[in-house]
Amino acid sequence: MPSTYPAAHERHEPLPGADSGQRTAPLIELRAATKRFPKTGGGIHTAIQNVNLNVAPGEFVAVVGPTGCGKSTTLSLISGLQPASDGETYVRGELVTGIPKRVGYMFQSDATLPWQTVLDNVASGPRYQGMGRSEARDKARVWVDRVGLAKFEKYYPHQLSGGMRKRVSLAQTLVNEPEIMLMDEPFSALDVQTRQLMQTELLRLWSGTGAAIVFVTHDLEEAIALADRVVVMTASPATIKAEFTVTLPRPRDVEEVRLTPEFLAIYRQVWNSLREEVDQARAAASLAG
Ligand SMILES: Nc1ncnc2c1ncn2[C@@H]1O[C@H](COP(=O)(O)OP(=O)(O)OP(=O)(O)O)[C@@H](O)[C@H]1O
Repeated sequence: MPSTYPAAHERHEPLPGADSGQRTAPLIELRAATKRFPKTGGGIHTAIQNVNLNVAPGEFVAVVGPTGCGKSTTLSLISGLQPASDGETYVRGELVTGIPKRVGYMFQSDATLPWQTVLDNVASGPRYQGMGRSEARDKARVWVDRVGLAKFEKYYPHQLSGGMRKRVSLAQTLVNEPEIMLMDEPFSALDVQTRQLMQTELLRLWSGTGAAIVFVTHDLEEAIALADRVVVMTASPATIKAEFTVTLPRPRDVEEVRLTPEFLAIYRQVWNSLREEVDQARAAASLAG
């Protein structure tokens, strides 16, 4: 079935610069990006090597790969938090030399301030950008409402469930109207049901924004359910092994879509590619251990 079903299209070659398959100019572009770190005991560790990746405006790209291969490092180059050792990162066609404008982040851990209410946590981004308190709160209230927390705006983070705190994090990110959202396993600490709920919420909220998302996850089901394209990274040092376009229709119900034959067909294709890398990473880890 995977070889005949047209739901995913694979590209094995890394993208050399501009991607002819994309109609618009890339919003994000990694060109032959390599990142090396000094090892604690001496020597150099190459985390990612010769990574070529384009992300179009409004595109949802999921990045999967074996544990510790270099997924977060890839995000950190796009965010400008770290420079590439070789190669370049471009955002909106400009070389990234610091943190680019209109980039939002969401990580596994919450970024809420425990001493502030839900509303003030969400208002903190606009406040930081210089907006007056009242205007920032009005703007925050719109997003608190959109993420379904209108009745909880005066609550403090410790009074909320894990899923509700994730909603606050989403509102905190979206209130800044990002053009790019970098998400590093944002839902991995949640139980399965809450995670699926948050995936649905993310798709619903993202659909109106036009933002591009780069979403790192260990969870292949999550990657396929959410993304327009799934990028598979190799075992360390990571480079891009394959890319799969996910043609499942939108809007998607993430709980329902997983049960469809189309989903299963894509899953098999991507997993066939990923499995070799996971096996290789496991073998390397057992040798090292
Ligand atoms: N600042 C750093 N200094 C030294 N080594 C680092 C640094 N950041 C990452 N590394 C190393 O680079 C490699 C890739 O790390 P990275 O966090 O990007 O992988 P990952 O794929 O996101 O991991 P995981 O699957 O566990 O989330 C790892 O071996 C890690 O130890």
